[in-house]
Amino acid sequence: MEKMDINKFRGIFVAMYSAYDEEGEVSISRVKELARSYVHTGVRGLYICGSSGEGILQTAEERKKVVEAVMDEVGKVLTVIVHIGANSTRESVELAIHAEKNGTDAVSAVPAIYYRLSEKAVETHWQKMINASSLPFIIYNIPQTTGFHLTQPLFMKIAKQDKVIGIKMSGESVFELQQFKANAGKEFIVYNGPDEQFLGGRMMGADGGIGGTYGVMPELFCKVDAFIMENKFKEAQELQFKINSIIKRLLDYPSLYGACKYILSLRGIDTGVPRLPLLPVSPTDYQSLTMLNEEILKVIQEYTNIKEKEMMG
Ligand SMILES: CC(=O)N[C@H](C=O)[C@@H](O)[C@H](O)[C@H](O)CO
Ligand SMILES: CC(=O)C(=O)O
Repeated sequence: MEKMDINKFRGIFVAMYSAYDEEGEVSISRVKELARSYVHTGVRGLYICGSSGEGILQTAEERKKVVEAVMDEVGKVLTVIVHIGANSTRESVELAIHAEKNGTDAVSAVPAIYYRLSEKAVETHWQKMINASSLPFIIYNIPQTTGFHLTQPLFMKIAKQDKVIGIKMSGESVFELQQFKANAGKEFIVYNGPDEQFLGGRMMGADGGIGGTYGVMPELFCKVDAFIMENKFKEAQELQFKINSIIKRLLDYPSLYGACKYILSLRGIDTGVPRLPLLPVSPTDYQSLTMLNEEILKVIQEYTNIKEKEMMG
């Protein structure tokens, strides 16, 4: 297989949240509504069933339902990357096959969780998923939650395959991020993971970003990205700092996703609360989140206006 055209994988990808009904069951209509809400925000695509999507808190059947709903709703207009990481290789393989059947653009996975795994075990785990379908594969490296430190040698061994087109680097070292880029070459996509340092990651070689806070402010990350491409680094920095003061506050709540999902509900997009053990926000948080939402919308408004003004002249 030749290296494929990877342009549809560049840019900004919303790590989409879960969407449940009032009973906590995956809601097809809410998944669809949430996916659709990102279509006109400027993002390139969605990363579904990942950390933000609570994939590992859901059964394989539920994850498949999410994939089917997203593909049905936005599969033709957005690039859809499906996280298939699970505890067992067998389940991940099953999800890879399902993702391919449903026409998704790529699959991606963290190393298996819970067990302390050797490099050889993680390599085997990923390789089985890579072999399971003809879809492109994106490594998901997030050492702070999985406890697995991906070394450059193992990375290179996996990344040299044509099917492996990228890595989502959620570790915080931009030096390591840059090493992934340097070791894999130009035609390999490196995604910045930590939203707080999106600009830093991009400056050190990331081609795009996948993030858990993009879901409440996708326009802002698209705008930082646009500033970078126009060499407007001062503007990019100013906006990243505004984003960071928002993220800092989001991280103060019982769970990041609970806070983000509540903010979406204030905008008329109901996705329920996160699944336990991820905590929902409590009623005492509603007021401050209402204010935070208004501030986010104000910043989005401010930067969308800039865009309009630029277009007019
Ligand atoms: C550790 C973690 O979950 N990282 C996410 C993705 O890689 C980020 O998108 C964070 O959710 C975000 O940067 C907020 O800290
Ligand atoms: C947070 C993130 O990027 C994910 O959902 O995997």
